[in-house]
Amino acid sequence: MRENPLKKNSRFYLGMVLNVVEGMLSGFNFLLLYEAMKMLWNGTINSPSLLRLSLFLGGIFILRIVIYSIGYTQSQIGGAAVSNRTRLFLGDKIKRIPLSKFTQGQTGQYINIVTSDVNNYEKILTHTVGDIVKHITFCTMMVIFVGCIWLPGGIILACVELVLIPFLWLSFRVVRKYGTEKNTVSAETVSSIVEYATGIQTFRAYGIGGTKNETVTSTLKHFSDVSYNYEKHGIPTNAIQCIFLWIGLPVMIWAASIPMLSGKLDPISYLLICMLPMLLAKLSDSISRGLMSYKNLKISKDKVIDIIEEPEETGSMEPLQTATHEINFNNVDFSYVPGEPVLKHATFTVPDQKLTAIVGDSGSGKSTILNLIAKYYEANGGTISIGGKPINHVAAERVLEQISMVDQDVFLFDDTIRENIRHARPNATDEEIEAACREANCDSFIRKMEKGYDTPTGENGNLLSGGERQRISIARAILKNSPILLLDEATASLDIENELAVKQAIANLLKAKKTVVMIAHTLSIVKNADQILVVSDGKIAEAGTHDELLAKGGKYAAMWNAEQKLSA
Ligand SMILES: Nc1ncnc2c1ncn2[C@@H]1O[C@H](COP(=O)(O)OP(=O)(O)OP(=O)(O)O)[C@@H](O)[C@H]1O
Repeated sequence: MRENPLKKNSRFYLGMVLNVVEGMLSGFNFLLLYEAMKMLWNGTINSPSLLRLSLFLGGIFILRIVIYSIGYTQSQIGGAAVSNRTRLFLGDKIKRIPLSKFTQGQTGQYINIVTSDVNNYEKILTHTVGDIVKHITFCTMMVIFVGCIWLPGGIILACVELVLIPFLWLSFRVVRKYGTEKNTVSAETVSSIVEYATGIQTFRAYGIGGTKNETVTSTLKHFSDVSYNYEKHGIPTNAIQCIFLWIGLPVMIWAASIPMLSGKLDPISYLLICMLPMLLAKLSDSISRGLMSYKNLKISKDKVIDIIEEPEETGSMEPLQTATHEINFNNVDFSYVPGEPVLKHATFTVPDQKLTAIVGDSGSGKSTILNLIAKYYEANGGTISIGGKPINHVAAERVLEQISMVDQDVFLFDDTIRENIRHARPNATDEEIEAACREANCDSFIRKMEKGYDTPTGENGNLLSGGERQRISIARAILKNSPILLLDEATASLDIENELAVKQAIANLLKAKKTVVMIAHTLSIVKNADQILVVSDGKIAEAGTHDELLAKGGKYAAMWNAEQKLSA
């Protein structure tokens, strides 16, 4: 079992101990002030005693500065180390969360947790807890101090402090209800903004930039409403609590006047005792705010814990080594949404080192088949095997090592073209990268760019055209040189020049002997495939070669005839 990344370290605890000491030293200041006032009142004040007191005060001041500096530094370093470890842990954990989670609208939540929630947890460790501990120590010192001078005064102050408890309970209820909602809406707002920012080009292209912007604006408005609601519900409790805390002052003035007037309490003690409820009210308010803020930030901590405890991908990390790379689907069932089956008892074999093309209506389940081979999703039933080995017990990472994927969504990092291609094989030399690019028909356009292979691609490759991005993804596949190739032939959206260049690149990619599964959107490209699978409504309706399927006169033949008519 791995160590809990949220576990606090010794620096944090040392910081807390020093906060307690600093709180106590703040209390000593009052003791010395009290002594000075008493000497003044008794007429026993003189230079040596004043000097002694000043030295004491100076000494305590210096000690406080030293302790504060060490305590502050220790809790900052300790807290930052915990959040740093937590971030690394989450980075590693996200690698092991099933890939399907990232397509279920949870991306915003993950971003929020890894960035702002971890930051909030860091704030708890570096600031909130330390301040609360220091203020509680100081308050306790004051109560004890007053209690030592006049016991009923100490009891009054302690009672005023106890009044905090029911108010805190009420405030915590508000935080639990509205604070949790605020945190959830905040994650949704991040998702909405991420979606808007990443899809802005598409939104504008389809003239829905304004509508989408309204969606973002209304999400932001919802967030501000929830925030306002949260504050609104917290204010009454906070206001009444403040009144109760300040009630200590008149109560003390009146109660302490009785022993003072009867001569049992000297006027100096009376003055100091009457001043302290004001200080205590301010401190108690800070403690209450600190605890509220702690409770608030703890929502973030709970979210971090949720990710830490999220089920991980199961499956062996042993490399998937098989003699052949034949892919077998045996009675495979799959649905993205429970109760809405996408694949129904799909059974077929993709022969080793042969080209299998998948054709079928839009939405029939073609891409889903590729997603299941790549283990982006787990099948709900049946068995998928590679080289005779069922992959349901193999980690997705190990399966993906055997696969190159060229699909419609080409993801490029905000890095140079060279480094983007190198991701396919980190130890590839520059020559190997350039050779792959020549095969993928992208060498010439890359060389025409100002910085050649060192040209940045921009965020998600937005400095390149769709066809250029596709050819770069083909270059990656060529460089990776894995035994299985999953290909989504999507050239229909490209201009003629790019379409020809991508088709030529695909032809080069297919020259190598690999097990290829290719989704084809136009049938002319699959004529020479070793096998064609016709998918219809989540099932394999037909399988065979082009000639066999034409002879059969079924769905494929109908699709072929329709395409021929269109191109005539
Ligand atoms: N992430 C998802 N969540 C929910 N449903 C999905 C998801 N991805 C696809 N689907 C649904 O699953 C069905 C099959 O989708 P799939 O993408 O496999 O079809 P396809 O045959 O590849 O379509 P196309 O040729 O249009 O790309 C469709 O009804 C689609 O709406």
